Amino acid sequence: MVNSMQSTSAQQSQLNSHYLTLDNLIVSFGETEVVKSLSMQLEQGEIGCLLGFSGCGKTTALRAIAGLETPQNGKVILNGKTLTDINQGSIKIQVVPAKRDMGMVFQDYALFSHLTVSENIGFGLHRWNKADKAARIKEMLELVELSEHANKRINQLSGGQQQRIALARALAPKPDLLLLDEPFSNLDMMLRESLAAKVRDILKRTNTTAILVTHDQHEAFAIADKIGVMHKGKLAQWATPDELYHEPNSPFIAEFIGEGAMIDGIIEQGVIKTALGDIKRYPEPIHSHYHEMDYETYFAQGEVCEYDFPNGTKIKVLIRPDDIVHDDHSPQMAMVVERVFRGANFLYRLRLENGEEVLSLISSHHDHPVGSMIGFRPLMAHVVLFQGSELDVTTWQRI
Ligand SMILES: Nc1ncnc2c1ncn2[C@@H]1O[C@H](COP(=O)(O)OP(=O)(O)OP(=O)(O)O)[C@@H](O)[C@H]1O
Repeated sequence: MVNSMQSTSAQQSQLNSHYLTLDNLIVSFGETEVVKSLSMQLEQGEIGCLLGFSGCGKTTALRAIAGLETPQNGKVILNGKTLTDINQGSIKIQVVPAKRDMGMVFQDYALFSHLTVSENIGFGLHRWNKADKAARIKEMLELVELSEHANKRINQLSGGQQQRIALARALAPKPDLLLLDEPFSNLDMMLRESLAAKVRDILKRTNTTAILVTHDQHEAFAIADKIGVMHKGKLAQWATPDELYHEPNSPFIAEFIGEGAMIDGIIEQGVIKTALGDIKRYPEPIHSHYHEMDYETYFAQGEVCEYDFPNGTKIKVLIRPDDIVHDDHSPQMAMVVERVFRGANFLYRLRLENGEEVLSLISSHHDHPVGSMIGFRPLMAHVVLFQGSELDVTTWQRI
């Protein structure tokens, strides 16, 4: 009895040790479970993102965090306060949305068109005294760089400016958590990327903890410290952008995030034999010294450890475009099959000797026509393997 009480309080203090914890959140509409056992944590000042195809349950998850949906199960703990505690339909705690100290920015901004910019920003500050309210509005206008528009009506502003006003209004009451639901989807592509970077900068400067929902991975990568890829209601992986790209935990994530190609390999004597040559496994680099060294120096050290697969295991290896480096002096050659202009770079599709194809990102100073042979070297800092025979059934093997 004592033991089980001890373990319960240990579990509770574990949940409380993060700034935001979602624990086993389940949201259903009728018989359909739309959010399935969602668990994740964020620390204060971190920006999280739920990323996924339309209909995967991201907005529903966000609404459950805001208290706008009542989950069937799970906990939401923010800044030491339990906001939701529901055990299989039995509600212990469900704090109403207005008492959650959260700000929200929606897709359509939901600004009040009959109010001025300043009045919109001050809308949530009704309990503040007049002087503090005016000072906070001024501060927010400066933060989003729209001070000169303070007295304008909302419809006199561009879409991007309206988006920043919506952000200023949500940040003004100093929320414990900011929720952003597809905040850039009404803007054109160019504006989206620059605004995403600006919003990240504003959130970081104000040490705001935030969760963004989007279907756009460029947006997710531009803003978030941690990204949760949702697939059919489940969190498929919760990781930093770098980990998602270089260490996807399933073929689904590998395909969903970024670009790449899978090539065949077979384990022999602890290394993977592929059409790119032998791929060796290097020890995890110690962060600081790894950054001081370029890839080549690091790989030239030659410390190799073996893959934990028996000889003969068939493997698929994920090759990213930045793993294949163009080098005119390399003896390894491939044929250019296709190339796409990306401004600073070309994305080349290269055919290897055995017919397999890989992608390579090459500076657009190098102009190699389709059909020509070019030299390259594989330089992989992270090798992602999926056991070949089981690839189609979403099993994978991490090194
Ligand atoms: N109030 C509701 N009643 C019944 N079903 C709902 C309700 N809200 C959402 N759903 C369903 O739940 C599923 C997930 O919806 P949700 O809006 O969370 O997905 P999403 O990933 O945010 O997609 P989108 O990007 O298109 O908004 C969808 O199949 C949707 O039709």
